[in-house]
Amino acid sequence: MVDKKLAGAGLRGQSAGETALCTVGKTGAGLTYRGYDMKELAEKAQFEEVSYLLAYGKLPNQSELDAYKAKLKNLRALPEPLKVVLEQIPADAHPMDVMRTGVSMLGNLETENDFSEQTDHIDRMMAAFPGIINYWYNFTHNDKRINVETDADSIAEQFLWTLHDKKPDPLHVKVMHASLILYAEHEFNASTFTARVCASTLSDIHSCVTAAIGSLRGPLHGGANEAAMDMIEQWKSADEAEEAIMGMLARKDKIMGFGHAIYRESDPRNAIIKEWSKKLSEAVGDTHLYAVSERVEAVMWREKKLFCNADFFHASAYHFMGIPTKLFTPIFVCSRASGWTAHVMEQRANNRIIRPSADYTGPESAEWVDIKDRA
Ligand SMILES: CC(=O)SCCNC(=O)CCNC(=O)[C@H](O)C(C)(C)COP(=O)(O)OP(=O)(O)OC[C@H]1O[C@@H](n2cnc3c(N)ncnc32)[C@H](O)[C@@H]1OP(=O)(O)O
Ligand SMILES: O=C([O-])CC(=O)C(=O)O
Repeated sequence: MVDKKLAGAGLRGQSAGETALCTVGKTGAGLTYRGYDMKELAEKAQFEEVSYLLAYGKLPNQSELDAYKAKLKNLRALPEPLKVVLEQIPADAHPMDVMRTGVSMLGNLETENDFSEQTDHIDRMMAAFPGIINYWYNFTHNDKRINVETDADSIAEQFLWTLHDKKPDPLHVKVMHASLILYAEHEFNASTFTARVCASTLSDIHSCVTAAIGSLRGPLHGGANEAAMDMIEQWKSADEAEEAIMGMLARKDKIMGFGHAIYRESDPRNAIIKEWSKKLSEAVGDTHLYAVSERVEAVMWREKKLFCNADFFHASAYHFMGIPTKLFTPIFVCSRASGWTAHVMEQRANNRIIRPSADYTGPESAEWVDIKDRA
């Protein structure tokens, strides 16, 4: 096996373009969306204020917010052919594949024919995503064709309502708003960069989002929240968790939900979702999962100076809200689609096809050998 080169690999540390949407780990600023501190947004805003900010460039005033939410509410219905497709997808499919197919099918039915239509298609996707995943989930897991045209006031409430097919607990809705805000935007992360590369070929908005979903699915990116849950739910106490983590570190296993490509000492989103996880743990009378998570956090810092990223405490928080583990990463899609699509618009507004160069490492030249003479 070739020794893995870390320095410079993965385009780390290289600027790949400009953005006015987000700063990640900027000295003195931290994580900001269009200049607004993510912490303040997560504490004070509804997710729709943030998705509006990303899409339309400013925080909405009250009447703009009301109109935006009313528009999204009217865009929740799923076209019949999309429901037919969702019903064909097997119950054991990965929900991220369902999301990918869902948005791709939507693009066939409601094609973006001109970039002047982009914000309408973006609003439509933001409105439809919770219904897409939860229509499929309820059809295949609970034998139910749910009504996705609910009275939910927000995307946060719509996700929980369509999942459980009833009006959700207001505390859970509040946590979902914060969670969707935390996940909304993160500069040139892998899935956003994928969306921008696709956009740079002047492709359509559904293709950009479909491509981004494929990138987010991987366990090194969005898929880490599910992987973290699969890991922590095995342990019944903090001591058991510590022993297991020590073993995993000795075997050089990767611990999901830890580390980051840009942050070096902490991920500012962690403290916020951790606090919500604690509150939810108390609300549901959790006996060990929060304690297990806290111990894993402490051991990882003590042993490796690795910190929780946004995904780690999302695992327990979502679990406490009764969300099945396999739906964790699709929630990330419901949120990050706001960031992806804002980047697509930004790319389109000042486009040049993204096409970097590569350092060639293959043979200098190779001589043709007839097929009958090849080893
Ligand atoms: C919302 C998000 O997408 S946040 C990221 C979610 N992903 C995860 O939680 C997956 C686990 N974490 C990781 O795999 C990595 O930390 C990444 C992918 C997030 C960042 O990767 P890099 O930029 O290469 O990280 P970095 O340079 O800090 O680390 C290099 C080395 O540190 C060690 N390391 C980093 N993270 C971890 C971890 N979670 N567990 C164990 N070792 C780790 C490894 O030795 C790694 O080298 P390797 O990839 O060859 O095994
Ligand atoms: O920025 C990254 O590389 C990954 C991440 O945290 C995100 O996309 O939210």
